[in-house]
Parts: sequence; C-alpha cells; structure tokens
Amino acid sequence: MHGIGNDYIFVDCFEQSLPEAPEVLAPKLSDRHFGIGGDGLILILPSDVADARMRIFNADGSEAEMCGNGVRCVAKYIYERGLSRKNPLRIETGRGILSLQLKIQGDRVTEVTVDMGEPILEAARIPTTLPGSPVVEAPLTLDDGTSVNVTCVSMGNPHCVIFTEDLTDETFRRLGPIIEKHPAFPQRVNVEFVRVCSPQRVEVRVWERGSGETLACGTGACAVCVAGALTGRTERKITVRLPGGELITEWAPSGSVFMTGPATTVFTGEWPAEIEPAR
Ligand SMILES: N[C@H](CCC[C@H](N)C(=O)O)C(=O)O
Repeated sequence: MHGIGNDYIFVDCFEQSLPEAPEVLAPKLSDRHFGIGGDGLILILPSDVADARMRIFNADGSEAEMCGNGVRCVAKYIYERGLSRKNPLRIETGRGILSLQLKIQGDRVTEVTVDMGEPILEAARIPTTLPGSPVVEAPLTLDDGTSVNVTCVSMGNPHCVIFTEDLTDETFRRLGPIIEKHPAFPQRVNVEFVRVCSPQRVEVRVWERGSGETLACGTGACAVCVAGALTGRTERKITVRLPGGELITEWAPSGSVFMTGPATTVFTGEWPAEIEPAR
C-alpha cells in the first residue's frame, strides 16, 4: 500500500508472526530488486487500547515513532478487512493513540483525516542540540563551513524544515544525507526542503531518516505546516504539494495538527519466507 507514492510493505500480524526480526526483515523486503520493494515495513498488530497498533520500520531497518502516510493505509486495511468497522478508528502508534476519520465510498476507504496530535517544539524533545524552543530559522553549520537556516518540529518523529527556492536534485541529494546524519540531531532527522508558493500552498521534497528520498512524507507535511505558521510564511491550513501528490494539513486552534490524504492498495500476497533475498 502507499500514501501518495510513499509505499510500504504491510504485514497483518493479527493472525501471524514474522519469520525473523522486523529490523532484519525490513531492509530485505524493502529492496526494490532483491525484495518486494518499498520505503519500509509496517506491522499491523492487535491492541489492548485501540482498534489496532502500528509499528513502522524504515528501509534501513530503523524503527520510527510514527508514519503519517502509513497510518492512513493501516486504517484502510483495518476497515476494509472488517477487523474493525468503527469510524473514526483509533490506532496505537509510537507517539500515542491517534484518531482517524474515514471517508468511505461503497465499501472502500478513499480518504483519511488523521488527528496527528500536537507538534513537539522543545529542542531537547525533537531532539536537537540546536538552541531555542521552538528552534526557528536557526543556523545549522555543515561540515563544508556553509550553513542553512532550519526550523525543527517533532510529530513524534524528528523533522528539520528548510525554506528555500532551490529544490534542485543537486542541492537536495547533497544536503539531504548530510543533514539526516548531522551531529545536531542525536537520533538523526527527516529533512524537508520547502518552496512557499503562497500563504496557502507549498512545494516540498523530503529526504527521510532511514529511507532517503521518498515521494511523500505525512509527518513531514505536518511539520512543514507548523514551521510555516511559526515563521509567518504560511497560514495554519495549507496544501502541501509533494512529488507523489498533495496532502491537506492544518495546525488547528486546539493545538492538534490534522492531515488529510488518500490511501491506496496496490496488491496483496505472501512471500515464501524460506527463500532468502539474493543479497
Ligand atoms: N522516516 C521516518 C518514518 C516514516 C515517516 C513518513 N513516511 C510519513 O509518512 O510520516 C522517520 O524515521 O521518522
């Protein structure tokens, strides 16, 4: 399944368990030539406190606290497979229990609005060693001596937002991995490069922690919405245009960030666990 091109392999763990640790399995299955292919692995598990629990592992095997595009797909799976027919659904994640409002046409979930919770802005909880809480347009010095201004937001997982007119491949692919692993981010960081088109619309490219360039990032779109409002560059409700499609985000007066977007099933199947990927 995918959320506007941010694709994951989803495993239904209600009735089955994995043949090996997810940290080991995620890189194997995510490999687009020797595995199934995806930006990572997402486990759909039973929960004592919600309709289901989601665990997300990036393509490098690292576990993340949250995945915005992924949680919309989990809700679609749970509802369409009849594991729960509630609406809204509640999904337990690494950042707590989230509420998801489903748009249903026929028997299909076509769109999901997620209450992503409140942004986390204290530097130590992003986490980052940069000064300020919130960290807004702070200079981040790179190892070549140059610096970029960054605004840091956590949606349960860490994000570094850079407002720029330069979304070229050269800059994106040079700076993305450098900033992902920058010492100012003890747990690494997801990096969003943002061009402001208007106070209601931005264009974004994302270099994800643990997965590199992806076509979209739901938590990243929410972090951009918060950073745009904090810096006065955008309104609190914006359309975020990513390479894979668009998400609607709003940092509501209640403090929660809401994200609306589609969720798509590409195929279902099974992998013969005894066959090891060739690598
Ligand atoms: N790479 C992210 C997890 C996936 C987030 C993204 N795919 C989304 O839709 O929010 C991290 O390590 O925090």
